[in-house]
Amino acid sequence: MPARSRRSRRLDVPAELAAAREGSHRAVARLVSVVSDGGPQLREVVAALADGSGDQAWVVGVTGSPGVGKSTTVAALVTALREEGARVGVLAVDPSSPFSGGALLGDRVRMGVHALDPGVYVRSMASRGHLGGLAAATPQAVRVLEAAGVDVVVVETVGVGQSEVEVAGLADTTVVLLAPGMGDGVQAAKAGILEVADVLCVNKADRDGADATVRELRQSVALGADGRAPGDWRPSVVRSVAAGGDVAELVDAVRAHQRWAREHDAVVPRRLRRAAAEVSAIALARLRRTFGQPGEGGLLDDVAGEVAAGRLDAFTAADRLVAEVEG
Ligand SMILES: Nc1nc2c(ncn2[C@@H]2O[C@H](COP(=O)(O)OP(=O)(O)OP(=O)(O)O)[C@@H](O)[C@H]2O)c(=O)[nH]1
Repeated sequence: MPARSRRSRRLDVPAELAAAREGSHRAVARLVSVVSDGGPQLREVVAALADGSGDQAWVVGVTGSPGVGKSTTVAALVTALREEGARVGVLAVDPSSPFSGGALLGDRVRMGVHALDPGVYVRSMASRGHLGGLAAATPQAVRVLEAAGVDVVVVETVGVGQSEVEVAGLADTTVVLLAPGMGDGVQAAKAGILEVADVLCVNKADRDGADATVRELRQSVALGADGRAPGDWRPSVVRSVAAGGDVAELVDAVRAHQRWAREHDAVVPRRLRRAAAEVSAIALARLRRTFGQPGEGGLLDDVAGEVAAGRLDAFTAADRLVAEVEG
């Protein structure tokens, strides 16, 4: 009963945003919940966040296979960034939700040493109800954190499936974590992570095989397996022992990439790409809703039935769908 009334409570959005700007963790939490879970006030919140101040925080995406040490690394990274005086936000993003616990992941991170630090905001997101999915919900949550004056947002995604790689790849600096013997260079290339990584970090470098993994990754990068053009940033390969708090090479690599991106006018194109992904995710989701998903008995099913029966060609069927939207 209390949970229910809490869910249905309408937010006073301008007041919440003002409180977030004052640094209220609870206001940040409530606004991130709206952009993550969707709901009737999503549009109002997103509109209020478009206040003309533009993107300000540096977004660091961290991804890697389960067990590679993401949570430990993110916690150590936050400690290092706090020592530099930065205000830090952490978004723990779980694309597999609603089936597994995005909240659990966030709670686990939240329990760390940063739980009581007013300069650290940690939220978990599942994008359960957001029309545009994670590609839209993540930049919107970043904007909430920016309103609270955060300088760096670390976006931690679970796993290295396609959607996680996509979300991580929308960051200003994308860090892919590997561990010795778990994700070698060939696997990394196969999973498409060499293409999105700005920094490849071999965590658990206290374990056997770390040197071999680093060597192999450096070879893959040198051989151009990452598909980048000359003049592009070459991913740096570093090591960390997150469990021992040693992420110095990783922090240096993130800062080096940030400097490079600023000096080479690489920031704006990336942010445009992020905004384009956000807008197109929302627009495409809306189109899909108009057509209906396969099996929902909507317009898509109608024309698909005609195509399957050989009475209509697929291009004409697509024309009908588009005409429906435009009309
Ligand atoms: N030896 C060693 N173990 C580490 C290191 N970093 C993390 N671990 C351990 O690896 C395990 C997994 O760490 P997590 O940080 O939970 O990894 P994760 O990638 O967030 O894991 P999932 O939540 O399963 O995706 C834990 O037992 C950590 O203590 C390290 O640098 N060296």
